[in-house]
Amino acid sequence: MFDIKMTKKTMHRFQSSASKGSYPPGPKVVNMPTLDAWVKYRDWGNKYGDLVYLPRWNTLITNDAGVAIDLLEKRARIYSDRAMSPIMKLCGGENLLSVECYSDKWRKDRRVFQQTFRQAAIGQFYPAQYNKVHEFLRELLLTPEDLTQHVNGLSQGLIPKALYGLDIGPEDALASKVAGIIDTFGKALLSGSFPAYEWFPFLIFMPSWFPGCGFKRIANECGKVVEEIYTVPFDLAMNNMQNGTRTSPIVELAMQKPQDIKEIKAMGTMSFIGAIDTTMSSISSFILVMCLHPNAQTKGQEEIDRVIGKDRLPTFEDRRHLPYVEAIYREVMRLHPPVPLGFPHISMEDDSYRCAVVANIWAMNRNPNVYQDPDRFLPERHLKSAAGPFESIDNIYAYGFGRRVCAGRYMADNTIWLTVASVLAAFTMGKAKDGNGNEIDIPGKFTNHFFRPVSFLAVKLQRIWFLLQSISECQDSQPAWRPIVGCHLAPPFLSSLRYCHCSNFKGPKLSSLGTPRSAQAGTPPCRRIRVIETRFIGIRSKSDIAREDRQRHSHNYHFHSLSIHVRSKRSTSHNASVKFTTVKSQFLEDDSGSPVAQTVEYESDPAPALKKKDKHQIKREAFLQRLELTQSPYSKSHQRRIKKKAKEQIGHGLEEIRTALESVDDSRALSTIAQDASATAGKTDKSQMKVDGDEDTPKSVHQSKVKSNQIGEGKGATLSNTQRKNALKIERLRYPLILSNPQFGSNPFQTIRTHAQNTLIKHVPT
Ligand code: HEM
Repeated sequence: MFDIKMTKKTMHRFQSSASKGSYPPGPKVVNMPTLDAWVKYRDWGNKYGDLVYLPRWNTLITNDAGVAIDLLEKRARIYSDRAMSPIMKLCGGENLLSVECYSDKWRKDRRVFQQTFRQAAIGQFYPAQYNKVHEFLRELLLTPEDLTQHVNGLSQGLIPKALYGLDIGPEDALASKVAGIIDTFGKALLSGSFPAYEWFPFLIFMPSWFPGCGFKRIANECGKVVEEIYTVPFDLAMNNMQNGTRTSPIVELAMQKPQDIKEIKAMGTMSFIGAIDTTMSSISSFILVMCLHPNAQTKGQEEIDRVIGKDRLPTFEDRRHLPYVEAIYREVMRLHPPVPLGFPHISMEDDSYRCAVVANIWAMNRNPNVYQDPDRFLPERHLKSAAGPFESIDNIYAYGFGRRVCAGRYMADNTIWLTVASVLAAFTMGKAKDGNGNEIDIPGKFTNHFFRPVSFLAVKLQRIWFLLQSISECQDSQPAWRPIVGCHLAPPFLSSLRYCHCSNFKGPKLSSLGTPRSAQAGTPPCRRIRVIETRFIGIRSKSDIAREDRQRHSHNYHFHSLSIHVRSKRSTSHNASVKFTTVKSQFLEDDSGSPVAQTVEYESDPAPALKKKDKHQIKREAFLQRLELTQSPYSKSHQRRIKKKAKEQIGHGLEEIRTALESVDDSRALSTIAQDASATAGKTDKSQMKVDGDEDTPKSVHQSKVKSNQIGEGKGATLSNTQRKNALKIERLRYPLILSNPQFGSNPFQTIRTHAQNTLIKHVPT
């Protein structure tokens, strides 16, 4: 009903304006607002109505979801283009789906993107998502003061891990370069960000040193980084596959569809860039909101405790059973959409206007006609809504509209939800306290372009701090930590914490990493110590540490946290009293990055471990097998065609005759093999093994004397499926005979060569 009304309303506005040859009203602004533009746009909306037109910029702004749906979804055929500005081109936008013009190229790119990131396919990313989110928890536990860095690590590392199978951290040059260019993209999308160019477009042709042309240098650098993302991670993933280290979804896709290689690489580039700021923004906003709304946080934690208990972290299977956690996630996305103005949609043909349409998602989600108390954080509103908290994620509007709706939304949705649920399960967040015990205010400011809290300096993870504090006390006063924390805390975890805060510890303390402000604030009241969950944060094994060390040795932060682990091994002052082997293994990963186990069983004795060399061998064999399976010479559709053709050729009724003939052939072949084998076994002379070989046989004779146990007739005549199966069957029978041949022991290669000469029909080019 609402939609129909809106359609009529919007149409009326458009038609009446068009017939008058006029536009909806709007301010005649010369300079576009670049700071908190979404707030300004809403103010204009309040003044001028649902549609605000800016003539100087030929841009239509809407603050109303109904109008946006009318235009961008119901008339998506018209409003789905993007403006590829010369600046965007310099930035490398031509290969980025999100800014590409609506064209055949876009359609192809989007198709490939959707095949990988569609709802039904995103299960393939679960292991990487668990892996990265749990890693985030571990890092947060060790150095909570580096919260922003850990959020960066998660958002920058997820796509490389999930799509390319690469471990890239925020310290990695490529990751930091990508993070650096996002702002440039944000600016290039927002009108008014490059005023010199917008006023004098001819500046695009001037060299970058020309006064006012600084934007060109920035855009060029951005373009170079995009080019790097296009090639570098893909090449690395390919190398990994070729040298047998690991395979990845993008490489497998490229092998299946070599004809789509450009689109596949573009998909990788787009997702790499598209995921970083949006993920970071959502998670930062969530943490900020939790610090500001402790009641909602407690309710979320209580729900998790009630529904899934305290002995494991949440998984995707739990999602449907956690309505309040879902409501928290949705409320965060409603109040703080990471892309508050979406990306402008451009009309492709004269509808009523030909202009850019900007959907102010931020204002839509705070529409007082839709949401009561729109600026308040109230997760309960989603529980009360008619559709319930689990309605389609498209209803949050945070992911945009119509044909250009976010193509990575299902994966993004999963990542953010998992982070929200896991953080709630493991930590309590709150404002830090200063030296006098007063809470430090959190600046509620958000950055421009992409929406995220400006600074987290004041935010501390109280729950962790409580935990550290109590462990520290426990270690000072009593040798046994168990009675005090009252739970089965994993010893490795304890040992790592001890280094942070135990006052009698003689090694490095957290102060060497920078003292957290909360450390100065004395012992906070211990309202909620849920140490029981922290064991699930796990700890890295020695080999993990060594591997990460190799990968990240250049980075200070990681160096610090790793050195803590390494030194803890040398210490004798706090030996672990109990072994919980599987706690440790829970967060270990195999070479493909999948967590080894998700449930925890406590065992004292580990299962007998394979040697590293054997493990490598097993993995390599499995990998090669997988590779063989995926390396079909034909595409799937081609295989289907061949199969269909073979069926047609055989024809109805002839099938039985053909099978009978083949079985005669088979039995003849088997007897020939046995004869061959017995003859060959009795002879030692190499030349005698060539008795059926092609080399001594004239070509013409060869062709007429094709033996029934020989395979193939050259490229000209391919085998049918059944023929191929039969040939393989025969080969399987031959195999032990070849191995038992006395020649094989002395010269295996020559024996195999001779066998091949005897059995494969030599292809004679005509
Ligand atoms: C919380 C996370 C995210 C949010 C809020 C978000 C939001 C958006 C928005 C608002 C748009 C513009 C839609 C429009 O024009 O109407 C968009 C486009 C897009 N997003 Fe996302 N995004 C997120 C994460 C991701 C991730 C992780 C990926 C990749 C894996 C991704 C890939 C894309 C692509 C490819 C487009 C362009 C679609 C097109 O123009 O055809 N996004 N996103």
